Amino acid sequence: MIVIKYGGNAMKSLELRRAITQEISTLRSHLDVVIVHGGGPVIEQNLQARNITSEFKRGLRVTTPEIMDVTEQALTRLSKELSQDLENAIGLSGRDMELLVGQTIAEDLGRAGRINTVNTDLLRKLLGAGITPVIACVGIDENGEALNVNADWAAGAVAGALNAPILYLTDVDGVYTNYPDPASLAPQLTRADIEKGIQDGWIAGGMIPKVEAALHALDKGAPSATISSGMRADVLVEAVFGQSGTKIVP
Ligand SMILES: Nc1ncnc2c1ncn2[C@@H]1O[C@H](COP(=O)(O)OP(=O)(O)O)[C@@H](O)[C@H]1O
Ligand SMILES: CC(=O)N[C@@H](CCC(=O)OP(=O)(O)O)C(=O)O
Repeated sequence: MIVIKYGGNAMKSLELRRAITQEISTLRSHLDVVIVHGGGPVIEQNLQARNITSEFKRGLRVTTPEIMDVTEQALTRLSKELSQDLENAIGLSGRDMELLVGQTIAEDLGRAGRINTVNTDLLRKLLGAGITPVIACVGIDENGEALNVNADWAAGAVAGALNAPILYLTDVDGVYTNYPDPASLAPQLTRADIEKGIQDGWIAGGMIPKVEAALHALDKGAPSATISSGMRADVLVEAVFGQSGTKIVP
């Protein structure tokens, strides 16, 4: 089994999205796949269409109730579109059978949340029936209210709960020790390497929350986490089998 985090940057064009979903379909003949997706650019478009501006704090979108509504609509629609592209798949969110239950993070972040429990029984039943779960990164809290969960963290929580490896698809080939020199792509990094990278500054920007989410997935039970390119459909299968990207191990 593998959990694939599919993010907004790797679905900017419909052509790329279709190429990636095609590769994921091929992969399913080899192993079970669970997809957890974000969609930052799609959320942004939907907010702009309603003249709503939003800001990020500590890498997370400050999520007012109005922004939560728009985000949930945009992401649940996207999960249905992705499942439509994939076939034999079903688009879900945290609302379905308490799939992703968590809590808000801090008062100043509004409905931005994190996940505490994952309904793994539901995921295993679907996989057992040959259906690929496609999960939007929308959780619920104990009162059943929606939470906007960073997709890297949501995917990490799902992989941890399933004890499955996770593949993060992003807009770079992996983690570079001398970004952006392609020759410095690290095939493998340990937790200690990552901590050093953040401290020394060669892991920066959007890569920090991603590697932190990867380490969190390992803490929660994922055996490994790989960060690889979602901009080239041809490397997806290679990354799953450890032949491209950066593999993060405990
Ligand atoms: N050491 C590094 N190796 C690779 N990318 C890095 C590194 N440090 C910072 N980055 C940045 O992290 C970005 C990936 O994070 P982000 O843009 O948040 O991804 P996504 O939107 O796919 O979740 C890269 O595009 C790059 O600009
Ligand atoms: C709380 C928070 O920041 N949630 C994210 C959820 C989407 C996401 O993470 O999408 P990508 O993977 O495409 O970045 C947001 O609102 O943008």
